Amino acid sequence: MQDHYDLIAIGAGSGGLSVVERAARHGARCAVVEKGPLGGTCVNVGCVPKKVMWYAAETAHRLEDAAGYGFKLAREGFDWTGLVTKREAYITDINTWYHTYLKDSGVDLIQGTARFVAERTLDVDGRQVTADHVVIAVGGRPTVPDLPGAALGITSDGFFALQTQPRRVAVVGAGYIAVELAGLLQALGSEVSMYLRGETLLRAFDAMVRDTLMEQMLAAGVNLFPRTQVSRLSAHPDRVALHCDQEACEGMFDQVIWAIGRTPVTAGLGLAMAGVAQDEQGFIPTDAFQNTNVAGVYAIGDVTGRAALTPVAIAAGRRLADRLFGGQPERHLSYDTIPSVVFSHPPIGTVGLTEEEARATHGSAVKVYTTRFTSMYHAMTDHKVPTAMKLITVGAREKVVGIHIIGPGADEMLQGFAVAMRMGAIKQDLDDTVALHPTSAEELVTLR
Ligand SMILES: Cc1cc2nc3c(=O)[nH]c(=O)nc-3n(C[C@H](O)[C@H](O)[C@H](O)COP(=O)(O)OP(=O)(O)OC[C@H]3O[C@@H](n4cnc5c(N)ncnc54)[C@H](O)[C@@H]3O)c2cc1C
Ligand SMILES: NC(=O)c1ccc[n+]([C@@H]2O[C@H](COP(=O)([O-])OP(=O)(O)OC[C@H]3O[C@@H](n4cnc5c(N)ncnc54)[C@H](O)[C@@H]3O)[C@@H](O)[C@H]2O)c1
Repeated sequence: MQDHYDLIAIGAGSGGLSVVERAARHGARCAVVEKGPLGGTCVNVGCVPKKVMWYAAETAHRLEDAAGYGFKLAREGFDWTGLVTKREAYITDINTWYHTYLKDSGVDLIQGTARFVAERTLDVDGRQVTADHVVIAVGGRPTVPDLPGAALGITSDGFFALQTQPRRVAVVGAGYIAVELAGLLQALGSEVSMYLRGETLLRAFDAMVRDTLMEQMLAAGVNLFPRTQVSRLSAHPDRVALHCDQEACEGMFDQVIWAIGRTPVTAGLGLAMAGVAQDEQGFIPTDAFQNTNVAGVYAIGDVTGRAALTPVAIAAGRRLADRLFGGQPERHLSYDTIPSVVFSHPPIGTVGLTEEEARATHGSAVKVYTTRFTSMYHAMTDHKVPTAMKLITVGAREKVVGIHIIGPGADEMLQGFAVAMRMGAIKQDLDDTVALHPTSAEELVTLR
């Protein structure tokens, strides 16, 4: 292996892998440094294992619904340990695949922990490597609060390490991870309590989505404790006690999960040696082209503190490689209009402005279309799950600036609508599109 490269990425997660693969495809000599398994957060302790557990939870719902379709099935015998074993084998296969992928792409994998010793010089466990371009793609780790007994709790990383199903669980937080883990645990039969600092789940989402989700989580049996500040955890035999600012919300749990955000993994990276600036939370600010304040040093993905999503890290990495080696000097990722899905029960798909944001920016030019219905699937089932949709338009042409969906299938429904919105769709374009019947998605092209 050589010691000087055209480009080195630090971190073989979603961002790092995408930038080296694309740069290598453009003919650049690349290496990626990784201290853990290939694939980073998404593959190992994020999207992938989470989605497997979400599918298990959806299967549990299907088993409950089966009677409505004439099947006599008992919902019993869920084998958490067996599922976790299969899930981890699947992840190991992905890790192995990535090794082949790097090899086939002609990218060198340097296993170890990187730290800057100068601007574009890295030390990896005693070996020095240099590059014309260094991309920082080190991601984040779950935040643990500075509270007495906090170490008695686990994070999403600890959740994915659980070999047996916890019976009583407290989830602290109200964001993506809190909602997803609480929802799937409840669906799989655990008894879940959620501790929210504020009034609502998913604070940044459209109110229609937030309210419908809260209502559905309550209906599923999740105990919600809004406006609650957890003060400490204490150990009891085989249990953890959660204490908070009001006696009424205290409880004993098998597991307490901290889901209160993520912290960039920049400690020990030697950023000061390279002169790379960080903000007060440790994130690395970049300009629109992923440049840091140091020439030839870039940052992509979660470490930049913007839209912490796998496809965002991938898109930023690929565009950066196209810019540096693909002869496309203006290519960069626009962080506007990024769609996202929350794998709650039911799932959420959202893109663009919330109604609140649209009204704040565009005032009376905003026109909003909403619908709420129960999908045909639930006509046959005892357990009913609502679907709610909102389309937000602006101006006389009714340009679509926001789409929000919560309900079965929302996760798979949104992608195509996000393409339309990115292309500048107006309400008339949706109206002129022939519906697919009978589906839930057709409601979005028949809104009145
Ligand atoms: C529970 C959970 C569920 C999620 N679900 C989704 C989802 O459904 N959809 C979605 O789009 N996003 C999801 N995300 C977010 C997604 O995982 C991240 O946005 C994505 O992984 C960010 O990629 P990245 O390349 O910036 O960082 P990471 O994937 O975190 O990769 C960083 C890599 O850098 C390595 N590293 C760090 N420091 C060093 C060093 N000094 N030397 C060498 N290597 C180093 C780390 O080991 C890691 O492998 C989820 C996240 C979590 C935690
Ligand atoms: N489906 C997906 O695409 C998906 C899934 C999981 C994670 N992610 C990404 O990962 C990121 C991190 O997820 P996350 O859920 O950890 O963060 P988040 O920013 O979505 O939510 C953090 C939550 O913790 C709360 N909080 C913060 N400090 C707190 C405290 N001291 N006490 C109580 N509550 C506190 C916040 O109010 C917020 O509700 C997300 O922002 C998202 O970009 C995406």
